[in-house]
Amino acid sequence: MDNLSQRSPISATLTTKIIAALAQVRAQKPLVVNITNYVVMNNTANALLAIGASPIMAHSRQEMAEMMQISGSLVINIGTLDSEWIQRMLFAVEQANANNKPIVLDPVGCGASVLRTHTARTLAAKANNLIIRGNASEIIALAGETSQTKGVDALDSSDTAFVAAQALVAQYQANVVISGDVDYVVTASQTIRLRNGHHMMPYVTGMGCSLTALTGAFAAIGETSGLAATAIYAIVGEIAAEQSAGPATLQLNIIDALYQISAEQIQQRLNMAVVAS
Ligand SMILES: Nc1ncnc2c1ncn2[C@@H]1O[C@H](COP(=O)(O)OP(=O)(O)O)[C@@H](O)[C@H]1O
Ligand SMILES: Cc1ncsc1CCOP(=O)(O)O
Ligand SMILES: [Mg+2]
Repeated sequence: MDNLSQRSPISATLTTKIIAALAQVRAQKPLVVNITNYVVMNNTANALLAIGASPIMAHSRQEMAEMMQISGSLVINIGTLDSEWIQRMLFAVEQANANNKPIVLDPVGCGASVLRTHTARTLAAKANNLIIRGNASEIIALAGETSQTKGVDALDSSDTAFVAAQALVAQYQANVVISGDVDYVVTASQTIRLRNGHHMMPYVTGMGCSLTALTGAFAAIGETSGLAATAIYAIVGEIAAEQSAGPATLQLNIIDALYQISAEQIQQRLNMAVVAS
């Protein structure tokens, strides 16, 4: 366990970077363009606002070229995809590439249907500057291994998705976040394990989608590893859950905790280890 008193020099440096990234998001308020699913639009917009970013949910081809000129990043979430939305997502990725904007992909339900798996892979292959954030079952399925998904929720543990995440890093030159009981941030140079969060979080829909959107906020200020968003969101979930009687209050308390999260809370709660470099 990596607590405050025993933090290694490398963990201390990463902690400082996470805190600095949060300050930068709050100062810069980057615009994050989201093509996301019908279930979570309101919640993810509120999560982005609470951390200090500026969200817009936009999906029309007619405005996407303009959006990608002014945005800091593009978030693509395939949660309620259909043939029309897929074309819009592909076009948005083209526009993000043309403007050198980072793209965060949430392969919601990857593995649950051929449509989801194929679409997620097509989008990943097209994106130049890519971060993939998914739960363990989605990451395993995206990499072409056999996952145990039954829909949007994971049935695999984060540890079992680790090799798949490394394969995705190599295949798409992407950074990959596996979320779950334990979170992993996997890049070409480093793998970081985070043991924060709360077991009540999977009882609220859209928890992963909010993490993906926040990853977009941090990518917009240049933190493209996925680490700052993953660490901060899990700590926020932990703090919020301690004040919540159940999933309904947790959903609301997470927005408040995102707004209030401080450098001191990050220092005190971050449970992080570099497991490979
Ligand atoms: N069992 C758990 N214990 C602690 N935190 C969890 C647990 N499951 C999920 N989380 C947290 O919930 C957030 C969303 O992750 P996850 O549930 O894996 O995404 P998704 O909603 O896409 O399936 C992450 O911050 C993760 O750390
Ligand atoms: C329930 C559901 N169905 C399609 S998208 C969606 C939301 C999934 O959100 P998350 O992956 O963050 O739990
Ligand atoms: Mg999800």
